[in-house]
Amino acid sequence: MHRINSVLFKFKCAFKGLFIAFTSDNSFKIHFAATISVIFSAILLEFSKSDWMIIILLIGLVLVAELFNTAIEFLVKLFTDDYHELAEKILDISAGAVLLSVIISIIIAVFIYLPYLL
Ligand SMILES: Nc1ncnc2c1ncn2[C@@H]1O[C@H](COP(=O)(O)OP(=O)(O)OP(=O)(O)O)[C@@H](O)[C@H]1O
Repeated sequence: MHRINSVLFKFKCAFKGLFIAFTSDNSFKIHFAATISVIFSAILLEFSKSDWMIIILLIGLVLVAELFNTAIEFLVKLFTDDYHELAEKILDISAGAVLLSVIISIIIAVFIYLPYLL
């Protein structure tokens, strides 16, 4: 029973983490809105099974990158609110990771969407 409770507690914490990211981070909200639009367009265009799988992987890639970025932003804020050269590097690299995931996703999405639109 204690074990089940501890597993349930961990799930609760993880879902709370998703909620915190959604409510406190504007970029996460933007990526979430983009995710909804992609899912709707995929339904409308009747994506094949393999295209759905790739799109879901790309959505996961961007959202997971954004979640880590949000966690790193909180971590930096925990240590300092003042300007710090290292904090800048950490935040810029973290933001760069999100940007890279978005660029990769857009490039692959273009290849997936084009045949449905032409
Ligand atoms: N303490 C700091 N020291 C140095 N530079 C900082 C610091 N805090 C923020 N920055 C700079 O400001 C940029 C934006 O950081 P910030 O954490 O405010 O992200 P944000 O644009 O608010 O992102 P989000 O919208 O995801 O919350 C960083 O990439 C970094 O260059």
